[in-house]
Amino acid sequence: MANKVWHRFSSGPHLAEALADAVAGRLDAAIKTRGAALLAVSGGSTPPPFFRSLSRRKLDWRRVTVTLVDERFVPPSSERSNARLAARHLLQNEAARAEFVPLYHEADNVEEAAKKADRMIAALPLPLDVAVLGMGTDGHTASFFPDARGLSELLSEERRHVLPVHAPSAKEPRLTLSLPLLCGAGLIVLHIEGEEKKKAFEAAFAESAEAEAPIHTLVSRAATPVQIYWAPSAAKSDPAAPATP
Ligand SMILES: O=C(O)[C@H](O)[C@@H](O)[C@H](O)[C@H](O)COP(=O)(O)O
Repeated sequence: MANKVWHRFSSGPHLAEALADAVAGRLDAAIKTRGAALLAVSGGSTPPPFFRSLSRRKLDWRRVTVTLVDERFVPPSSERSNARLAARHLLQNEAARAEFVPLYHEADNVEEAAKKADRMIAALPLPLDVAVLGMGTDGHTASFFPDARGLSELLSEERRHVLPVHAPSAKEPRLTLSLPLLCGAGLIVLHIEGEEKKKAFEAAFAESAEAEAPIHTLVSRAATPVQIYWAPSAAKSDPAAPATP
C-alpha cells in the first residue's frame, strides 16, 4: 500500500490555506465524534504561514488541545522555542482559545524534562487526531536526527510518549514525541517546501539510500498514509521563527 500521498501546490500560501482546511476539518470531526481534538505541530521556519491560516479557522477551539511534535530544550522565552513559535503564530485569533501543552519543562536536564512532559502527554485524550511533521534535508523528522545518540532505541521506544534526544546536528538537546504516538495519529501530515526538501525526501526512499533515514522509518510505520503537503517555494523564513535544526 502506498504509504504516502502527495499534495502539490503552486505556492506556499496556497498550501497553507489547503492544509489549514484539512487540519481544521479533521479537528472538527474529532470534536463531533469524541468531544475533543488533539493536534501536534512541528516548529522550525516552514510552519508559520500554515499556523496563521489555521488560527483563523472557525471551530470549537476550546475543545482542542495543541501540543508539539518536538521541542528544543529551551524556555519559551527563547528565540529557539517552538512553544514560542506556536504562541506567536498559531494560538492567536480563533485558535487562541485552544489549550496548549508544552514539552519543555524547567528541569536539571532534558531527561528530567522529558519525564514531566511524558506524564502530561499521557494524561491527554490520546491518540493524536492530527500530527503535522516537518523534515530536514538530512532526512530527520520530529527530533529523530540521523546522528542522534541511540537513534535505533529512540525509534523503537514503545513505552514512553516523550523522549529526550541528544544529537550533534541539533543545536541543543531536544524533546520529541515517540514514533508510535506520531504514527498512530488519525491524520499524519508532512509539510515540506522547496526543491531541496523534495529531493531529500525522494533520496530517503531511493533504493540506493545507504542508511534508512528517520523520515523513511516514520512513513513505513505510519498507520495511515502520510499526506505530503509540498510547494516549490520555500516558505519565507519568518524572522521570528527559530532557525533550525
Ligand atoms: O524543532 C524543529 O526544528 C522541528 O520540529 C523540526 O523537526 C523541523 O520540522 C525540521 O527541522 C524542518 O525545519 P524547517 O521548517 O525550519 O526547515
